[in-house]
Amino acid sequence: MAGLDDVFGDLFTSVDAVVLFSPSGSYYERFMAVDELDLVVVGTENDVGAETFVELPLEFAAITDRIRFGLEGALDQGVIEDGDDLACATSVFSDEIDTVSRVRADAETQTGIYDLFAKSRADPEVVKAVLEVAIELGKKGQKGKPVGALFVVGDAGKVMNKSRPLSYNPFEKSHVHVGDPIVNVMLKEFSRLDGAFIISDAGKIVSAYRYLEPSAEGIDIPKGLGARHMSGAAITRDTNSISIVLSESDGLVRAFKAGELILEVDPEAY
Ligand SMILES: Nc1ncnc2c1ncn2[C@@H]1O[C@H](COP(=O)(O)OP(=O)(O)OP(=O)(O)O)[C@@H](O)[C@H]1O
Ligand SMILES: [Mn+2]
Repeated sequence: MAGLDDVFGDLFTSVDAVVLFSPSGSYYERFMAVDELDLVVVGTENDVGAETFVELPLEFAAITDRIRFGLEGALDQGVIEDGDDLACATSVFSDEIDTVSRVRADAETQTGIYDLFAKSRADPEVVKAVLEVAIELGKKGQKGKPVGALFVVGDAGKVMNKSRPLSYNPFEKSHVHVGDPIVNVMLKEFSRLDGAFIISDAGKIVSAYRYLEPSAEGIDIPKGLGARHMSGAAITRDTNSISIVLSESDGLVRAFKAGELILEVDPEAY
């Protein structure tokens, strides 16, 4: 009877590199013995001390997001090349690696998920912190009731010029940064309020209660989404900001950059 190698073999034969997603130390060790192998590790921490590592901002629940981020990051770092065939080893159903997918690196079909964090005006840590706050808000809501929120991150000066106050700005005299622990409590309170949060490149909350006034000409957003998403997408085309929008109506968190929807995550999956 043909061995499984003969059946599954073509999945792995002549791959240009192996990409391990959050491997355990023992799993990683196995690959040390394989000679002539290009190995890339992708994860939130490089706890195996891999030479070639792409840092994930968070362990994306959607495996496609994880693989896209890892390959776009590896292409950007030049550790793989456009057209490379890769064996991507991930954990889908358990904590251990249990799935291998053969994926071709294609520079043409960049989703922009890596660039959203690594190549936006705002620091990657700031983008990550805002995404985490939006996910947290999505999970917890406001005393259990679903809430919506709109965060505009980066290029704050220009964003402020393309928006107006809906009310006094509670952050006027404060120096609160989006990663500060106090933010988690405050934002829950503030998320009841209208308007957008404006966050600087370095993560300072410049303003709340802002009404964005970008031109929405030609902006395409998923059907069923309204003004919060339209303005959140449009502002990222009129300025060098990115936006992270938590929808009150469907509970999803979406990220926009250059007017395009780049990432969509379900807070329930985190
Ligand atoms: N231009 C804007 N600038 C800032 N905030 C806005 C803007 N337009 C709408 N919002 C905010 O979004 C809230 C929800 O508006 P709307 O329901 O039209 O948006 P949506 O895209 O459907 O969002 P959701 O999915 O959360 O319902 C408004 O109450 C307001 O706080
Ligand atoms: Mn709505």
